[in-house]
Amino acid sequence: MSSPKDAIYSKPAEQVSDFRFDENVAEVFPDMIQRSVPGYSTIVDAIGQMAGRYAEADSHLYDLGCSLGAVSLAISRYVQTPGCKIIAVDNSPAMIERCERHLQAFKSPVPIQVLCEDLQQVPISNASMVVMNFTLQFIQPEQRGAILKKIYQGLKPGGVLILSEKIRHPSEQGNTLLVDLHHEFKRRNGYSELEISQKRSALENVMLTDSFAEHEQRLHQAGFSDIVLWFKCFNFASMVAIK
Ligand SMILES: C[S@@+](CC[C@H](N)C(=O)[O-])C[C@H]1O[C@@H](n2cnc3c(N)ncnc32)[C@H](O)[C@@H]1O
Ligand SMILES: O=C(O)C(=O)C[C@]1(C(=O)O)C=C[C@@H](O)C=C1
Repeated sequence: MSSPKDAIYSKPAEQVSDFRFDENVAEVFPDMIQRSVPGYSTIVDAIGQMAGRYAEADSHLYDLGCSLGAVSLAISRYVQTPGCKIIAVDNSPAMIERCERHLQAFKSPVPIQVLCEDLQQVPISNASMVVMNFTLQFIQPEQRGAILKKIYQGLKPGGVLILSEKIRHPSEQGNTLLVDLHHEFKRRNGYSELEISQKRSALENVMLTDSFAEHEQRLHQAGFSDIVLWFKCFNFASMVAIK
């Protein structure tokens, strides 16, 4: 997916407002996420590969917080199991409108149902895989446990949740190292100091990160038996939680 360049935070703002997945963000989103999340393409492609491995016949695969549908498309590239259906959910109308256009253009061999809804309202059933690729971090911390429990209950035995998140390292010095490495990654991708600091302020109240240990504990509490950290670069991680 090519997209216009993200310049949302390039001009000084008197007051930086909270980050929202609105029209402006949706318009530049492929460029923004590619230049902001280390390993994004690798993660998305590997999720597709894992879908090929875990998809069971006649089951559902969920892409919760699908944005423009990158994960759904990766899944559709790898799944050849008969009777599978992908259910892609996002509560941002700007994202969903573009997601539907993208998916129509790519003509997925696996049926994809696109829902503009709060993922907390969407029932999860008969699932062999559920993906939350950088989505849980935007949900209020006190609501995260209930979402994971609902996902666990909707998964088939042996089914998996793939959870990718920006994470916080528990010690201050360690966290500062990871944040600095991430900011250098952004600089090398063409973001200015102003863009980096304004985006950081915009995310401050809306993206509340947990440590890996907190994720692991919450996933165990939801019922998952095995949590595999399969990707980590700086303060970005992706886990597979197996039922
Ligand atoms: C960082 S983006 C996800 C990126 C996407 N999964 C990908 O791999 O390209 C987070 C998405 O989660 C969506 N989101 C946040 N809270 C949500 C909720 N409660 N229900 C549904 N979608 C939500 C946002 O609208 C946004 O599109
Ligand atoms: O931490 C940052 O600076 C980010 O830009 C991260 C992040 C994310 O992890 O989702 C935040 C918002 C955008 O959706 C793209 C990337």
